[in-house]
Amino acid sequence: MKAASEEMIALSGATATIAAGLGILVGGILALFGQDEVIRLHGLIFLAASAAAGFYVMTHPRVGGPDEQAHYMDGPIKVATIAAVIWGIVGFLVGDLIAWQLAFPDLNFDLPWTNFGRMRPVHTSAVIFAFGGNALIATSLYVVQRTSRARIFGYWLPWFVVWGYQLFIVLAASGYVLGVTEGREYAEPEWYVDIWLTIVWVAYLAIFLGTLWKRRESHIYVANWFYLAFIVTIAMLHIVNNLSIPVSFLGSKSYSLFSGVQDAMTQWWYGHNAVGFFLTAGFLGIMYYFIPKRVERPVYSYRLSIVHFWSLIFLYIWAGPHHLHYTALPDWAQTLGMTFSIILWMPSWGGMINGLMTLSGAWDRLRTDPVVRLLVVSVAFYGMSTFEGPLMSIKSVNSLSHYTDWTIGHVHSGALGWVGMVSFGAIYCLVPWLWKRRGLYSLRLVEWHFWTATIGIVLYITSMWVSGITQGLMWRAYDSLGFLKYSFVESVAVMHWPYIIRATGGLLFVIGSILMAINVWRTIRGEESSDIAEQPASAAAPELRHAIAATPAE
Ligand code: HEM
Ligand code: HEM
Ligand SMILES: [Cu+2]
Repeated sequence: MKAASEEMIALSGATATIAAGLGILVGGILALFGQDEVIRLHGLIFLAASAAAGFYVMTHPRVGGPDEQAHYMDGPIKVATIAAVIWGIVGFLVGDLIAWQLAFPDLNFDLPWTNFGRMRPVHTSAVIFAFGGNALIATSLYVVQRTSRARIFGYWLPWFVVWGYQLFIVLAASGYVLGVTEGREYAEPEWYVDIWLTIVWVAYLAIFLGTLWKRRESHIYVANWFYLAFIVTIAMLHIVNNLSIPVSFLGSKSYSLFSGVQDAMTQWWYGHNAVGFFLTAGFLGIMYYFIPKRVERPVYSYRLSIVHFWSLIFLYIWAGPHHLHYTALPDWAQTLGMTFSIILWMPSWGGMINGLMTLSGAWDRLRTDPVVRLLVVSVAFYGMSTFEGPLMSIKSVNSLSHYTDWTIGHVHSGALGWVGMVSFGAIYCLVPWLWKRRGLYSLRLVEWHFWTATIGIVLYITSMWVSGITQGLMWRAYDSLGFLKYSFVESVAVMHWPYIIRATGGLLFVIGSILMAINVWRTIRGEESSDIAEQPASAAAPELRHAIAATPAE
């Protein structure tokens, strides 16, 4: 048994070294022979990262040895958790920058690198993929180990997933700043960065499935189903949406395989399901583990969680056309998208009820534990945005809301309220567990984070409702002779104050996230304030407790 494991470690080290060598080769070729500056720079970054990885692997041959095998593998999870906190602040800051830019265009600084057009994808990728993605990688790898009672599959592979993903983020963001983009929303990176993400993602799928395969718990806890749906579907969406032909194998530019309305449909099949499976299914995995764990209650209804899962994944995949109402897309497809979106309201609210009702018998926690409050408010925002979404998918409503800030408000009630808050809650739970601390450095800081973030979100969403509906109404106002009543620029002028309010709300949200970073940092360093937040007993030793998975409510 021991010998076999030694062999596996040696094999894994050899494979990792060869992979790093290949990385150095590919990076070197791009750096030397690349046809444009950006791909040469990216080649250089790739080379440096591969060399660093190779060096580390060769100087640490004992990583993953038998003594480590007896424990869960938390190193890569720690890296992803810290990455989520850091990238979160970057992404929120850039979001707030572009928010101020919309109110004060001078803030574009008249430079190509800092203008709105380049900063916007930096924001969306940083918050969705860098902040959200790292939160999902960290929590999924934590949850799958604990609920399977198995160490993560692989020796170096989990490290590759986490660091390879950070490399993807650096390549993507630096590309946007330097003007390299495919122009596909939420999938802007060019072809070679897409290929890199595909490799990392397949490795992620492998370690997740491998861990489930090794599990010593016959039951697969529902959170893992949501994580698995997220990983598998994102792989499928990413590959199909990014099918493209590079102009040259040594240049950054490529063209999509699709064109016209097929291209639009592919993009929004991707974009919509990125919302459904990245921003929803994955974070539902967080909800189904961290809420029960934190309040020490079983999931309200295990049966409901199964219905929630299957209906959600079946319905989401069809709803993409609600992004293409009144376009060249055939009418029947638009109506199909609308219909599925409306039906989607039901499972979404089923899931919300399941999350909220898990607090039955523990409602007092809302008063005493701000981490629980973050988690519960996130579920409330999940309910709100999944009510608003079906409403906006109705064609007549969409004819008012589309192109306006109402959409932006909807996006951020989901993004700040649901994705942001549930991730904050999970990070506050994870940090003391991972670093084996008695509790969070300060509960009062969490309280402050909760209120700054909540007030920030409310300012953001309400200002966008006002400006969005105003825009929509101004654009469709006619005078008695049938002429448009307002010119476009008049509607822009009206947006000024809502934009200032939105950016102020964003600033509060940023401040909250900085408070979180301070709290996390001090917790990791082992500092304890007078109001240290002690973890519930079961959370302090989460290893072998399966009360949640093993005791469905019914
Ligand atoms: C401090 C917090 C944030 C601020 C101030 C902010 C601000 C902005 C602004 C100004 C835009 C551009 C709107 C436009 O083009 O009119 C935007 C777009 C977007 N943001 Fe944020 N954002 C924040 C946080 C987040 C978070 C946490 C997420 C996701 C988890 C997110 C996801 C998005 C998405 C998906 C878009 C594109 C929306 C669309 O195209 O319809 N944002 N954000
Ligand atoms: C039942 C659930 C939902 C439905 C039916 C739904 C429906 C919609 C509709 C109709 C639009 C406007 C399309 C347009 O006019 O262009 C939209 C936009 C959007 N929604 Fe949702 N939504 C739902 C939940 C969510 C959640 C929970 C989030 C975030 C976590 C979210 C994120 C977005 C984003 C990012 C966009 C903007 C896409 C873009 O134009 O760039 N949605 N959604
Ligand atoms: Cu959608």
